[in-house]
Amino acid sequence: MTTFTPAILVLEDGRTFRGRSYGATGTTVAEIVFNTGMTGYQETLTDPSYRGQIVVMTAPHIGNTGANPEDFESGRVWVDGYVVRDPARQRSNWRSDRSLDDLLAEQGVVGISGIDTRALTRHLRERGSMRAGISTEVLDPEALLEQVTAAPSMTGSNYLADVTVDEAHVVPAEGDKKYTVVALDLGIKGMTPKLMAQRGIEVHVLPATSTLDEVLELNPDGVFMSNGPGDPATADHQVELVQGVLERGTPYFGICLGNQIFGRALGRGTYKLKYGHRGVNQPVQDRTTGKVEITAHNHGFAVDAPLDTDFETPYGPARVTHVCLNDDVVEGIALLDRPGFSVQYHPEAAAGPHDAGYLFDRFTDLMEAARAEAH
Ligand SMILES: NC(=O)CC[C@H](N)C(=O)O
Repeated sequence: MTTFTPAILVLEDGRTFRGRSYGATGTTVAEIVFNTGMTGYQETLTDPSYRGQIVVMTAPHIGNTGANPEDFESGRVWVDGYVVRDPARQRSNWRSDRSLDDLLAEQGVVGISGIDTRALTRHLRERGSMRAGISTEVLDPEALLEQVTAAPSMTGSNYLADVTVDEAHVVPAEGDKKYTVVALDLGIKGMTPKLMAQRGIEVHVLPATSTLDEVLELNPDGVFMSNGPGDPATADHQVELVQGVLERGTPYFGICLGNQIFGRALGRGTYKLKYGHRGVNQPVQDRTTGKVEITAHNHGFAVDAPLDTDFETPYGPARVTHVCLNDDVVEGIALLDRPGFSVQYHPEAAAGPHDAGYLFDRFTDLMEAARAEAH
């Protein structure tokens, strides 16, 4: 007879769910958020932007294709906890070398299964993201709640030191090298430099604490800042770095945290969304073309900028270029007279639809134009 290890999930507001241990045993406390992707659980788990978060999967059946090293977006699983309804009892895929349960256990990720993820998600949608704990050892909800309320909140958190590379490295261009880009690793996903390399970009991935001098030393055609975990309001060093880049007129492209940092560099604030956007089917309109694209998201914060008018910045006028059609959240901004733009969502689409791949071409177009102007 199979026996199960009991586990509990306790939310900051006291709501408690009982289930079974999934992955590692132990206790974890972090912000709880939900992801609506029906596919791509491995890419989600290995996205460094999820550092500091317990992720609830709304898709009821998780783990069907097991785990394989090829679908990792970084070197490890980063989520601080994992909540699923009904884990696959059997894995089925020729690339799979482990079950998802084994992968999570190996990586020390505490999870819980057998949870009514629909009720849990509705609760989080109504009350907003909050702190939560999962435990297989503290099974008294009151005792776990004490640990949950003692934990730091997501607002004001900075995890960049945990996720960034220790040493710079280069991802070579595929085919002829056309451009050099410095990509600041704030928790970069593997697909991002790959999509740049496919466009003839040699990508120099640098640690998050790199200085403007270290960036400029490489004489880049463009500077990129990646997605990453934590509260963008704490990324002061990176904001100053972007300001230095913009002053010199070097083309800039940012994704997600890199968008929030760009917004701050332009003088705008950021704020926390009630429950964020996490999934692979969010409708975003590119206002420069009017086209609607279906996109991958993972963000809990957003840039505060006006939708209806251009706004002034120290680098000339700027505009909101992309908007989420579900809730009018700013999903992209661009300078009008200088080469700089960014998006809040994930055009690298790992996992997710490829509708937004054109943004990497917009980046090469900017670098091409800047080069033509210099000659
Ligand atoms: N994926 C990201 O870059 C997320 C940025 C930021 N941590 C947020 O939650 O909004």
